[in-house]
Amino acid sequence: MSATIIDGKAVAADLRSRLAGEVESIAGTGLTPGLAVVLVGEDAASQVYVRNKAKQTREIGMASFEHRLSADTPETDLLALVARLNADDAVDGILVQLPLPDHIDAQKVIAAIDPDKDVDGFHPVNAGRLATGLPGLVPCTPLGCVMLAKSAQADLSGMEAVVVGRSNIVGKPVAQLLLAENCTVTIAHSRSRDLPAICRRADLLVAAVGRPEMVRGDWIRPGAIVIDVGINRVPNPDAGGGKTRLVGDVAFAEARAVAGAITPVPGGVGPMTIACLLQNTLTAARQRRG
Ligand SMILES: Nc1nc(=O)c2c([nH]1)NC[C@@H]1CN(c3ccc(C(=O)N[C@@H](CCC(=O)O)C(=O)O)cc3)C=[N+]21
Repeated sequence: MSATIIDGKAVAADLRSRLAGEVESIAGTGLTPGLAVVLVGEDAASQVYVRNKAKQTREIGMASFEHRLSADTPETDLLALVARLNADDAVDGILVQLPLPDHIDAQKVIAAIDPDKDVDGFHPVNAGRLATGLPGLVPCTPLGCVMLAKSAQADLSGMEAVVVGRSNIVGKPVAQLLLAENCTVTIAHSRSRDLPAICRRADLLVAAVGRPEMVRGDWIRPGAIVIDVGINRVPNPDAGGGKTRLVGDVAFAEARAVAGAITPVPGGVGPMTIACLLQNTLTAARQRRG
């Protein structure tokens, strides 16, 4: 038996077209949601994401503002830009691309963003809202993970969910969302005793560790839903010439033979992250402007 492949690209395209419709319907009221993306430095992969975000933002009818700062930008300059974006009425969402250069305190920058414009959902106020069940902005990748899981099985209630990874960006918030979906949630990590055995308990397994192909086929419960958050660039000797390929945190071919449904990399969680960012921008625009 081979797992159903959960098509993140298609689910994301679906969400974007729904968002485009909503953006169009509120355009009549004179409101154009706006997303500001700030990139510090020249990291090649980051540039690609920023370009994709800007393109997709415009495609669904929202305004996109890009701010590219050099890698040696002082922290005070970045904080000043955030303050300007906080005060700018055309800006509904602010995303400061992570990671930031070492001389900048990322927590300080995140804390400086107006929580109601924090479309990444990384501000402590939004983390607190999520943990206590208050309405707020929810991190994009976790939101995408839950949507993809629900595209495989609409009702997650009562499921045994195991999240591997405890980051503030993915592991912790995805666990909160799954708890809100009435899953029984375990957060495991690199120090967990007998990680394979913990994973084998999962009806729903979310892998967000950032280690290429760490989760093996025999870690997976037959029929489980597997959501692979990892995006790891690894050497691809087959292609020769120093080429690379993308792999997830799950050994896909092995896992596919055991799971009931699985997200691929690329084409799984990644595209959903961007679509959810656009959704958050629309949410922020609605909430902020009534
Ligand atoms: N403040 C902040 N928020 C972020 O959400 C954020 C960030 N910083 N820093 C960088 C990471 C990375 N990230 C990705 C989004 C989409 C894909 C994506 O769509 N990936 C494609 C493949 C793209 C490729 O070929 O490289 C896919 O998985 O199919 C990947 C990575 C958002 N991030």
